[in-house]
Amino acid sequence: MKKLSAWLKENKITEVECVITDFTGIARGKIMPCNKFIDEKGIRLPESILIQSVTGDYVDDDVYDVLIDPAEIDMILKPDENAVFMVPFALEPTAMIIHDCYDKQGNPISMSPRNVLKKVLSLYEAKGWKPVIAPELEFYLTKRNADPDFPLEPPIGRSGRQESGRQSYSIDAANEYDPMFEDVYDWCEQQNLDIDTLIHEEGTAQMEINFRHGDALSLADQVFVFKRTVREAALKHNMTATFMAKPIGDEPGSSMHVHQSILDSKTGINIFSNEDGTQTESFLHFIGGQQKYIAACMPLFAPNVNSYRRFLPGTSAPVNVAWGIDNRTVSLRVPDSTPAARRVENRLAGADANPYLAFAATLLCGYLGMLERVAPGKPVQGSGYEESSAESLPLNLEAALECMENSDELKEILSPIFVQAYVEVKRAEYQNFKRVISSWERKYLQMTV
Ligand SMILES: NC(=O)CC[C@H](N)C(=O)O
Repeated sequence: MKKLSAWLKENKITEVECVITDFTGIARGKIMPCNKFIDEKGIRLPESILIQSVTGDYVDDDVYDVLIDPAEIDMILKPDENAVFMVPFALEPTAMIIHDCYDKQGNPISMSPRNVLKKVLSLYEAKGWKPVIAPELEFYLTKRNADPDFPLEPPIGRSGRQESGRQSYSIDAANEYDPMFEDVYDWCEQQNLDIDTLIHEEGTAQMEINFRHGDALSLADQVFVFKRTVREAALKHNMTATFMAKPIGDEPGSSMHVHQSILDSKTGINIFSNEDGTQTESFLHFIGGQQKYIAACMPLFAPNVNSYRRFLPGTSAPVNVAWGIDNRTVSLRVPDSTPAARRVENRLAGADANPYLAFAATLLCGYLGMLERVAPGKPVQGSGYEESSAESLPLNLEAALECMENSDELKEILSPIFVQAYVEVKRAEYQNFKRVISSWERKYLQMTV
């Protein structure tokens, strides 16, 4: 805390945002004057905010009472001194400090997404392994639109024109939004976010930003901060940025691909490659584990009803657990690389996934594979969409939640209470969704059936 207080004073910070993430990945917490934060003897928040759904609905009362202490006991929040970020878009000098959640006895709260990732990372640490992660995030820029019944539209660019048609990798199309991306780059630099390349993706006004590879916890923090940053930059330029997995029906979805390699903690050598450059057994087992456990983790990669609209053949989004070398039609792609950079790209997660939970899930699958020495079978040649031998995935939220609920491994490692709470919150959201009658139903059924 001493180091942190000195940093806050040095940077003349006047306001502090004390932040945690809930299941959705939303920033929740308290905003306070910097002096109050420095004098604070422990910030508290009710545990129930972790299990709030996107609709703001809570789970049923009887389930709620099992998950949360009926007395609504507070959690104790502790700042992570390695997770302090400037807030460049704030009106006064502001720092956002990511906190961890503990109970009164000092135990990490199992339902906190950041604690879930830390738990998985501690399994790796105990084995002398260190995961290295590189996420890629897709998102759409759209016109501002306050009416949820009105489909999203591409924004007006710098030239005054509205983008139309597919613009994959077009530099000029990306430059249409240059003033906004100038802010994104400046703000990311001020926050020490390690972003790398920007490209225009396939969809109309769909963008992708890649992160440089690094430590999994730090990158989860960075993705969390980045999403907030992009949304703010878009608003400043009179647009909105959305990380929904499928915001526009006839455009491609948005993913969060996760590249993963594992280093020996002592030597820093990639355990996926032998000295002579060939692939190791651990590499194959890592892939095997992903294939075996991905279905149970599906709600952590695809958390919303909308997430499942992305998984369509022919869209570079996966539909099964096939793996392949330099193949974009499978969920587990092994990019062409040097032996030192040998890695597995998990292409399942949507841009809407909570980065802490998606990273925890994919690393857990790989870890279990290496532990159980799961063989992955042969890599796919050609299109993975035609691969009948690759097990398919639960491709709707209900089926995915059932897989998760039935996984003893997830309950054992991530704790039964986390799995139950997550499944119940997502079920509550799904019930809420089912109560809404869509315009499609009105259009095709109202006067016909
Ligand atoms: N370039 C790509 O690989 C596209 C990925 C695709 N947008 C998806 O949702 O998975």
